[in-house]
Amino acid sequence: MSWLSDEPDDPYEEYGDSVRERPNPKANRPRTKIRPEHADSVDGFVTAVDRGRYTVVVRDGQPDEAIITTTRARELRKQAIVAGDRVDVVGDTSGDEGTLSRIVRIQPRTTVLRRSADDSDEFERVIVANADLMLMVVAARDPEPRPRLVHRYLVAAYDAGITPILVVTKTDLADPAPLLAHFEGLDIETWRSRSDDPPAAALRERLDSHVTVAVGHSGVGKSTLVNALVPEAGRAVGHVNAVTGRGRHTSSSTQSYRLGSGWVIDTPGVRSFGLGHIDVASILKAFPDIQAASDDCPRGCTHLADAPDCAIQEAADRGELDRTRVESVQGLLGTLTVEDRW
Ligand SMILES: Nc1nc2c(ncn2[C@@H]2O[C@H](COP(=O)(O)OP(=O)(O)OP(=O)(O)O)[C@@H](O)[C@H]2O)c(=O)[nH]1
Ligand SMILES: [Zn+2]
Repeated sequence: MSWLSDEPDDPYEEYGDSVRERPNPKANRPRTKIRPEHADSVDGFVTAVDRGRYTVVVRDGQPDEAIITTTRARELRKQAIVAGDRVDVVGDTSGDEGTLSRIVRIQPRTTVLRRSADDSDEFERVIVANADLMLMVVAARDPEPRPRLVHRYLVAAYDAGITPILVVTKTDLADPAPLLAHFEGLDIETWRSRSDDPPAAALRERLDSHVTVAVGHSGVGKSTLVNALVPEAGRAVGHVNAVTGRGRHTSSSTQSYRLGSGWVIDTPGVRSFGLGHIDVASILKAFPDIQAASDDCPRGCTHLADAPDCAIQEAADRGELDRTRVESVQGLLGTLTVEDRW
């Protein structure tokens, strides 16, 4: 799990979100414990997490804006607080040295990007909250592109209701066309980038006012791209080993950077992106026409290319669904059943 250096400070933290989703037998009973009201709390945005300390921007954009380090209230100890969370903070939020403040509430999340440690792991970990865009960074070469890893990002994005954007970097080293061919039919917005001429201005405009989570395997040039987008980010740029083409893990913790009126949240290089918590239905949801066709599938149909009597496949055979698109979705679904190692 080296891709995420922010190990939870509480053994239950990483399970907090799955616990929340289990049926709660007490749900309809009145709460016995009254929580403090915290009427004096201020709204904040979590930019980084480090061993039980949360960096929070309060009064965002106002003259008395401050970046403060907070702890969390005891009652939140079983919940994961992640970059992108909007939180209520109490205490001295001036940001002056020696001041203390704590998070007393996590505001409802619009999206939750999750991963599990591997595909057989049902426990999931929240990576980022409230992102509405996912910047999937892949190198045209060096390291060699891994289309299946992109499929996994896509599955996680669709599951979370986050719009994926593909950025192919290092286009000075190789033609990105063969990589892009893997995603034909999925209607994914695609950008090309090279570090000597990155599409920084246009991409900044695209991401402005959004909360964007950037993901990518180590060494693909994600830090280089983030630095081009947000020059003050100062992300450490690593080296790709000439022999293996693998990057060293140089960016080791999740950080958020202001981009216009939005945020870019940079996660460390991904080694694994387990999807054990995702099911077929949540992927199909992202493809309404294909989902509609699946209504006629046999019960328990995997919708893979070799699935008997799959109605999706039959509709594609009749020309009612775009074949390339169906093949791409079959590829996505296949990532749920194939164990991959990176
Ligand atoms: N030729 C070329 N090299 C690039 C490009 N973008 C990044 N690089 C190089 O690729 C190497 C890795 O870049 P990083 O930006 O550190 O990659 P990263 O994805 O952030 O990697 P981690 O920090 O390990 O997660 C560095 O040596 C960069 O100079 C590009 O567009 N073209
Ligand atoms: Zn089917």
